[in-house]
Amino acid sequence: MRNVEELIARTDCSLEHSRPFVIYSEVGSKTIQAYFSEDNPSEIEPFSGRGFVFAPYQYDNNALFLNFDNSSSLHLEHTEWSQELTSLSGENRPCTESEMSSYLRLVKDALSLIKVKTVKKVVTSRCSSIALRDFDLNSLFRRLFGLYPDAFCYIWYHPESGLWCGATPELLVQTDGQEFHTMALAGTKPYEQYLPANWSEKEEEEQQLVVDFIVNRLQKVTSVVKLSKTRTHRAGQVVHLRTDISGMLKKNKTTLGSLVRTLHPTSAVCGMPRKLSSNFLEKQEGYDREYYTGFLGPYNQEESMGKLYVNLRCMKLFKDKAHIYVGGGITEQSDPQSEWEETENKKRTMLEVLSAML
Ligand SMILES: C=C(O[C@H]1C=CC=C(C(=O)O)[C@@H]1O)C(=O)O
Repeated sequence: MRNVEELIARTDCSLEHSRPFVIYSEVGSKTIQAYFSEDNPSEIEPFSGRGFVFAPYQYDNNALFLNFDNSSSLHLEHTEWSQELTSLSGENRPCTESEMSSYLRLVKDALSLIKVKTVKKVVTSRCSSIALRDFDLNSLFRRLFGLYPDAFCYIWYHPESGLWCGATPELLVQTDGQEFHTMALAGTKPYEQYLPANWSEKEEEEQQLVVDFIVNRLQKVTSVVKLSKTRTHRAGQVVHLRTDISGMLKKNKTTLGSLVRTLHPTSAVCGMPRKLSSNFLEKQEGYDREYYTGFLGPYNQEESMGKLYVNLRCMKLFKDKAHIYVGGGITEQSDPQSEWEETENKKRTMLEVLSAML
C-alpha cells in the first residue's frame, strides 16, 4: 500500500501541470482511489470505457470525463490517519448581513411563487465565499476522507472546472445495466447525538414530493420499482429523511446516459414541477451553481455499470478562498429564517474540512 505523501505529491504535480485527476472513496469504504490523467482531456468520448464523470447542474451533454484506462492510479487505505482527527466541533463562520438578507429575499420570492402558481417545491441555494489563510492540500485530504466515511467523498480537478471537493450523502443512480438503485433524500434537521429526529408534517411532505417525482420519472425506463421504508439518514452535522428506490430496467432500452437524463435534476435539487422551478431559479437565484447539484461518479461502459452521486455538501477551492454551496427545499410551510439556518448547518460539513486553513 502506498502512502499519503506519495498521493499528495502526485496531486500537487497534476495541479501544477493543469492535468485532470480524481480522488474518491465509496460510502463505507476504507479504500481511497486516485486516478491521474495522462490524456488530453478534450479527446474523451462521453461515458466511454472506464472513467469518472463530473457534470454541471445545467447538464446538456456538457459533462467532464476522466478516462481510467489512460490514467495512472493509486489506491490506499485510510485507517492510518483517521484516528488523528478531532470529532466534529460544529464550527461555523459568521455570514455578512447582505448574504443573509439576499437569501431570505430569495426564499420569500420562492414562497410567493408557490402561493400564486402550481409550484409545490423549489430548491433555493447560495454560494458562500470563505477566506483561507493557507491552502493546505494535506489537511484538506486527511480531513475530508477521515471525517465522512459514510458519504461519497471526492476531490476532483479539471482545467475547465477548477478544483472541487465534497462529501455527498445522495446517490443519483447506481446500475449494472439490469437493476438500478436510487434514493429520495430530503428534509433536514441538525444532528443531535442522543435524540431521535422528530420529523414534522412539513419535512415528510417535502420528502414525499421527491419520492413521487422519482417514481414518476422512472416509469418510462423501468419495469419494476420497489420502495424501502423511509428512515432517518445522518450526513455529518445534519440528518435527512431517506427512501431507497430500486428495481429493474426495461430491457435493452436504458443506458446510464438515458437514466441520468430521466432523473437529473431531481426535485431534491431543483423543484416540482421541474420546468417552472428551474425557470424561477435561473431568474432569481442570482449566481451560477456550476457543478453544485450536478452529478459525479465512476462508470464502466463495458459492464454497463455506473454509480453516480448528486454533488451536494461541496465546495470549489481557490488558493486563498473556498466557495461553499448550500441550499434547501422550500415548500408552502417553509419559514425563511429556519431555511437560512438549515443552509448554515449544511455549510458546516465543508467548514469542518477547511478548519486548519481558516
Ligand atoms: C440542496 C441540498 O440538499 C438537498 C438534499 C437533501 C435535503 C434537502 C433539503 O432538506 O432541503 C435538499 O433537497 C444541499 O445540501 O445543498
